[in-house]
Amino acid sequence: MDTTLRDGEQTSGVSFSASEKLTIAQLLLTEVQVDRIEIASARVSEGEFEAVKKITEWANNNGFIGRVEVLTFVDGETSVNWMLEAGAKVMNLLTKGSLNHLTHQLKKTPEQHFEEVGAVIALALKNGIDTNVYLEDWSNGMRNSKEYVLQYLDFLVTQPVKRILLPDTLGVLIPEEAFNYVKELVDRYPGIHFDFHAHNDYDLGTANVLEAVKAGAHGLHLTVNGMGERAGNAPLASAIAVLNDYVKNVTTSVKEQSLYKVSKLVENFSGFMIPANKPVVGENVFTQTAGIHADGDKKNNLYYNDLMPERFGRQRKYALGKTSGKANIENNLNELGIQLSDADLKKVTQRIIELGDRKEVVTQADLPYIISDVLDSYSAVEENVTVENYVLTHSKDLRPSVTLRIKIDGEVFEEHAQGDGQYDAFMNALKKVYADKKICLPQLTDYAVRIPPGGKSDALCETIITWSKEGKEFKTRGLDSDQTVSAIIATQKMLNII
Ligand SMILES: CC(=O)SCCNC(=O)CCNC(=O)[C@H](O)C(C)(C)COP(=O)(O)OP(=O)(O)OC[C@H]1O[C@@H](n2cnc3c(N)ncnc32)[C@H](O)[C@@H]1OP(=O)(O)O
Repeated sequence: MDTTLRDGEQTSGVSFSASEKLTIAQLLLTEVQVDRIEIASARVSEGEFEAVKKITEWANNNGFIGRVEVLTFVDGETSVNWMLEAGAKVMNLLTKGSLNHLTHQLKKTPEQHFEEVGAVIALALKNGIDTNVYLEDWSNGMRNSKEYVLQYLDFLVTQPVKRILLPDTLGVLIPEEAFNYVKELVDRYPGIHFDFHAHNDYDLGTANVLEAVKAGAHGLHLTVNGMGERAGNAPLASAIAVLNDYVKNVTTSVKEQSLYKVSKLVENFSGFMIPANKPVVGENVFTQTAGIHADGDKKNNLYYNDLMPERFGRQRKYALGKTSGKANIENNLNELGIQLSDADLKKVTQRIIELGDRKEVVTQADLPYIISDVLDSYSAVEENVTVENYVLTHSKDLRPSVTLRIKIDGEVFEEHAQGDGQYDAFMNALKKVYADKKICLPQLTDYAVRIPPGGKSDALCETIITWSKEGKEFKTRGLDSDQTVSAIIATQKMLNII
């Protein structure tokens, strides 16, 4: 059962509109094919009522109504009436699963509580509503008031209840306990359907879900992207993957291929961003970064595990950066349909490592730029002119200025100049140096700046400058993360060509 629209929406700061809830509900039931969805708590608000109505209307017309659930309260007729008006047919009745909560929150005795719960279940049944029962704080109940929990369950199994829902409300269980507590109840009440509901406070949600299933739980409560109150719930995608891979004789209806799609949809609607390292659905989880891993993928799939990206409609990627080796880069070049000689591949690899060392993110879209920069005909030119140091200033209401130190044929020159922009100031300082040497610099006729497409790269900016001297035109190219620096690199190349 997916509870993204009820417990998931209890993520602090998240609120879905009625239309968003409907879209997510439709995707979950028709494409992801979860068995059931819990879409709201009763009584919460007018907006929530509208959302439930929208979903129940759609579900009614499309045969899903028995799979749409709403959390309700032990409140006499109130929740049941709310359900009836909203057109919902299955209620998940929130009751007390620990003596502590019963005594201190509802301030009732077990006998009073059982009687009130029984009355709500009977009323629901009379109105054509099925009931599942939550035992709130059940995990602490098993630890601290087991006698009460068992007494309550002895009562519930006599009631017209479809499923009993066992929440680890505060996310306190460790896997061994999750297994033992679920097993104890499954053994004691054969034929009764138990759902297990994990929270992630110790980051053990998925581990607890796995143990609960091994212990015989019949259903699970999960949320897309692990959304939920505090540290969230057990994430749908991770739970499904691990169940499919590690629990024999248990099947789920969920389609792995659609998990990424629903994750992205929920991320968009909720504004709750998926961490890049979130298993199965995070941006980076199918990216090999280390060169050794990329190499091993080519050699008998040495780094294979069962979590292949294609299962989830995703693709293996090879990151580019300082830990890239030839294999990472080759994989990216293959995807772009580019072939390089071994020597050129080495030069390109070296350049990517240098960029990575400066903590710059290099993307696949950067590769063609890096290749043309590293391999253009300039690489054969002997460099006799090097821009050694410079200070560029940029300030409000003052002209940009540059102090420049440049080495020409082993001799060092220093100049200062102002300009209309930083690059203009740089060129003015340069012209002063060359004027002293009675050398006329080529004229700049065009200045073009490009960044790799996609907008994901923070590594590169390419400046291509067209120069004209004695009627002849030529271009030089500079590549750097900083635009002015890339123009200075292109200019230094010009100085070595003339
Ligand atoms: C496991 C979970 O995550 S449970 C999540 C349950 N869902 C929600 O809480 C949804 C959001 N909640 C709300 O919108 C509101 O709290 C409402 C509409 C449910 C109730 O609002 P209010 O009437 O203003 O009450 P308030 O929120 O202050 O307090 C909760 C009341 O519910 C009572 N209560 C607690 N559990 C239950 C229960 N299972 N059944 C009935 N009443 C309950 C409390 O004792 C308290 O009653 P009191 O004021 O008489 O002491």
